[in-house]
Amino acid sequence: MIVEYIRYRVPAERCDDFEAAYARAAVPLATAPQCVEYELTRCVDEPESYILRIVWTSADDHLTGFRNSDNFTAFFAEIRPYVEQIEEMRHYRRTAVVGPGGSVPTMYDWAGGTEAFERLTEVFYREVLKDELVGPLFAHMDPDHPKYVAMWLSEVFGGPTRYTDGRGGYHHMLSKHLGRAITERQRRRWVELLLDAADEVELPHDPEFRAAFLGYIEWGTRIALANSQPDAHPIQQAPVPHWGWGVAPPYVGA
Ligand code: HEM
Repeated sequence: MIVEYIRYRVPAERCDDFEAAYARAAVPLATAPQCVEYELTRCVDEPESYILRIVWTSADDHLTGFRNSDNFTAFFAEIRPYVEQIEEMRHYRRTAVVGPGGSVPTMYDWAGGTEAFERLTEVFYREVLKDELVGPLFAHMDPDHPKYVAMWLSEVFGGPTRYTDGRGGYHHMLSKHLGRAITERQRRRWVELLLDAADEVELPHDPEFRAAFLGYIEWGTRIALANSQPDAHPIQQAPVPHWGWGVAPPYVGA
């Protein structure tokens, strides 16, 4: 991905028209497959200064794919009158310095931290062991297995990186699923029992938390099933995934 910044200085009497033109130009941008996202911002201190930020899938996609497309023709027709107003138009590469701020709690904190995930996995595996469909898979599990899975889930949802630091990370988790030949019925039962446990230990039940939580569980169990098949060739090394709120962050009131 590459980030393009275009800085404009627009005379005060043309600012309204400029913003209206960009609202129209945004329509072809929004449908361009080369465009990841875009944002036009206006300077508070100098209202004649604007910065347009466009994230492109790559510089080449922008310069060849987009520039030769009908979307560009429609986009440029709207903004052509303002080309003279451009002060800078360049591509910037992202650095490693990127991340969310603290305005939205992690799902880990929202759930209640390590203690909440430990309660969840304790109740969950208690029921798993009694279950005729999935129980046999766990017949020889380590008594600390629930704690390890709580460590994993805590890390996934933005908590401490204890599974990576002290339990072998992704590779170790993967090694435990290899060759288990998990069936779809077993996966489904695993999900059901986990959701029952989430209710029993009273994990937050707001729609935003539960939707994002289930999103990860669906994703993770489907990957576990695929990786457990005898003919699977999963990636051996990867970071522990991080899961966030997605499109619906928590409702924290007005
Ligand atoms: C989101 C989905 C899943 C997550 C996050 C997950 C997580 C884990 C983790 C972290 C371990 C290793 C624990 C350790 O450090 O020792 C593990 C082991 C295991 N998992 Fe999963 N798992 C998932 C889905 C499943 C499913 C769907 C099944 C089967 C229905 C399954 C069966 C097992 C088994 C049998 C082990 C080995 C237990 C033992 O040590 O005997 N997992 N899982």
